[in-house]
Amino acid sequence: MSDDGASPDDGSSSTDGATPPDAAAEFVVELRGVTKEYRSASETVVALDDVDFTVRPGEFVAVVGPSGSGKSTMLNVLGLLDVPTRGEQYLRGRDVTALTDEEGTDARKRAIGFVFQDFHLIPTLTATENVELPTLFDGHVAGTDEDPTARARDLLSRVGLGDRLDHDPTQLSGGQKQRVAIARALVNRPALVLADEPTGNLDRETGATILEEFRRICDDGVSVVAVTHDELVTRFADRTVELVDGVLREREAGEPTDDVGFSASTDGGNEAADGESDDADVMGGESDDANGPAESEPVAEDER
Ligand SMILES: Nc1ncnc2c1ncn2[C@@H]1O[C@H](COP(=O)(O)OP(=O)(O)OP(=O)(O)O)[C@@H](O)[C@H]1O
Repeated sequence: MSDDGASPDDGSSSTDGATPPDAAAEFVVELRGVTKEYRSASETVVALDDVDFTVRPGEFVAVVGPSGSGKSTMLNVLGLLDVPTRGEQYLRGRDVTALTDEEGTDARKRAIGFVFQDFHLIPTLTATENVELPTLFDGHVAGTDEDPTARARDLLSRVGLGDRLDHDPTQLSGGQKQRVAIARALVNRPALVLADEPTGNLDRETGATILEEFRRICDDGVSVVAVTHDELVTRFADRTVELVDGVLREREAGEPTDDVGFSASTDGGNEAADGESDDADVMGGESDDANGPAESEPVAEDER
């Protein structure tokens, strides 16, 4: 694992009284018997039902399931944006089940990055400024005294955008915007990247290049959990779990995929190849075909 890819710190040095994290924790995240209910006057919806879930360092896990099965709820719980009704939750060995809002925000900032379907870039900021955004409040990379601008530029170069540092998002293709979003997710050196339909607005080939980027992130020891309707994501993931009515189960290798709400294709974008080739070591490590999709279709040249 390179020094640059990940040096996760989830606030272990904080004196907030929470259980201290174990630096050698077996799991980046762990849900134990997590149930999430949404209660209103007329009904109670069980969005997550006694879910056990673990992710190891450097693992890429796809979460699939029909609409309304609890995928977004699970991502929100994993991202410390929502709290379980019952059960326990650990982040790098630290019990984060009952953090205060402030503690949760701090832990999230230090340990978790987010990637969204529609990129969530600020159109009036350059690519570099967008990547720096999560550091703005503190003025430095979380848990370090590292200069955010230097870190942002380095990350953008690593995802193949070294020649787009000062471009606005409007000057970037969909795939390039998602690369900026990935760089932004990594700026605070997270242990975990949570992705919500990361290929949802991209055509298949561009989506594949983004998934290759996730694989490189994982090669550097960062874990990725991607919620998706896109069957392609499961081909790049180390394993796939499936939610049905809030109940989670592991999908066996080779299991049919046509009953879990997959979209037929991800044809939303209109990416054009610009002829640049993929970097072999974008995230500071060697590209590792052994970790790539065992059965994926040929991936066209990167659209960058
Ligand atoms: N804030 C809320 N209040 C009440 N019910 C909610 C709330 N958020 C989600 N739900 C319900 O919880 C269940 C799970 O929703 P969730 O959004 O997690 O599913 P999903 O698998 O992400 O769906 P989709 O694929 O359509 O985005 C659904 O029945 C939904 O209606």
